[in-house]
Amino acid sequence: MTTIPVAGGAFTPYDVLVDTGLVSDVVSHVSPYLKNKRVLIVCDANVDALHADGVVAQFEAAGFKTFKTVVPAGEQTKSWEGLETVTDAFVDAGLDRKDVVIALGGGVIGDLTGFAASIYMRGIDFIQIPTTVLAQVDSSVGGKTAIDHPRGKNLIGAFHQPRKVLCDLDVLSTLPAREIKCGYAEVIKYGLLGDKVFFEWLEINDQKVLSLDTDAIKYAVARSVEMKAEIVAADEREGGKRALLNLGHTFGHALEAEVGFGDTLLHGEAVAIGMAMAFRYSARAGLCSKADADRAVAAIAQSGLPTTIAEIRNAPFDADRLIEHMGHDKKAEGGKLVFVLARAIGEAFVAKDVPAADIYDFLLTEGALARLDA
Ligand SMILES: NC(=O)c1ccc[n+]([C@@H]2O[C@H](COP(=O)([O-])OP(=O)(O)OC[C@H]3O[C@@H](n4cnc5c(N)ncnc54)[C@H](O)[C@@H]3O)[C@@H](O)[C@H]2O)c1
Ligand SMILES: O=C(O)C(=O)C[C@@H](O)[C@H](O)[C@H](O)COP(=O)(O)O
Ligand SMILES: [Zn+2]
Repeated sequence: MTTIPVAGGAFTPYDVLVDTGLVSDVVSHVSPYLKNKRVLIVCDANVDALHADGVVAQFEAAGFKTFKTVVPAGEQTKSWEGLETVTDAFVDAGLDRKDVVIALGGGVIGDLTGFAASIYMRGIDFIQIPTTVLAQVDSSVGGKTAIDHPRGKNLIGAFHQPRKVLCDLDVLSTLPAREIKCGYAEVIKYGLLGDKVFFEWLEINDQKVLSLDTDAIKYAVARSVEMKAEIVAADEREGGKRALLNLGHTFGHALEAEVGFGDTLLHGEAVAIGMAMAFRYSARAGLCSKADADRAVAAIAQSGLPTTIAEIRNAPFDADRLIEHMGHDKKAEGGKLVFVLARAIGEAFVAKDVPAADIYDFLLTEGALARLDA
């Protein structure tokens, strides 16, 4: 088993376990945190059908009073309505401040359950059991929890760290290929933002990772979590270097908001396009070589992920509207857009001085349209 501590920050340290067989032995991994002998599990309908019964049965067999709350699958559940469903379930179950809830699912469930836990009785503990590649490599670690607002991604949320994270590689076997690719987008992000050696390993081993080869997926998850843990420990609240984890997200979140948060464009796909755009913009601005930008884009495309807005159903997009969405990005300061750009593969940096007019021109070169509604 690989154990990655998330420690050193101004929060209670916790471990991320990466291995097979964690979910089939869930009680022994989490029972030290469940002092009330009671547990509430939140999952979505897909995970309920595939993995929840086994988890519930183990807790019941161990004498835990077990509650399960099932919400609809998909990004639209990261909403006020989804939050109401989950917090209502906490109230109905009579949870108190010593209770601990479990998020069993992808990033939608982790973000939603974590946010509900952060506000219920002003904060109760939660444990992450991420069931997608994306959630294992990224969303289950680091304590960003949120729901979306129609005008911007993750606009309503809180920092609330989990008490433990179980990344069980077995549960990934039921994931659709499209979702594995989405997770891969956040994996390659780590190489692109800060580890060229990892990026080069991914260039060679991407098909192994995507086919969930045991050694390859284990290494990819562990290396990703290790990088995220180090960044989060140094900068939990995104005062500085944590923003690097947002590579591709200023563009990506704007595209997600514009298509209305749903199946048309999944988060990982938006990030893939956003990272390609960040590298193309960096090359255009003379910040990084065209060779590095081309190589980054090629590596993303090689995994089957989109790299251009033209690949999104419902394209084209209105450049002004995309810039308006970017104005709601949490990195924006004093009305100025902030981007994560690159000097090279593995050398991302936060750029606070990017003129909106340049971004507008760049968006036109990317296929966005000038004032569709004029
Ligand atoms: N908090 C963070 O730091 C952070 C980081 C990255 C992404 N996110 C957020 O995470 C969300 C995306 O997460 P996601 O890609 O996991 O999406 P998701 O939670 O919607 O899961 C993707 C799909 O896979 C299904 N699924 C989950 N586990 C499965 C399994 N084992 N087998 C079969 N199907 C399964 C789900 O039902 C869903 O249909 C976005 O809202 C994004 O903003 C948050
Ligand atoms: O953990 C972080 O920090 C990240 O930025 C990880 C991102 O992959 C993730 O999508 C995150 O939710 C984006 O955060 P936001 O603050 O831009 O909403
Ligand atoms: Zn992301």
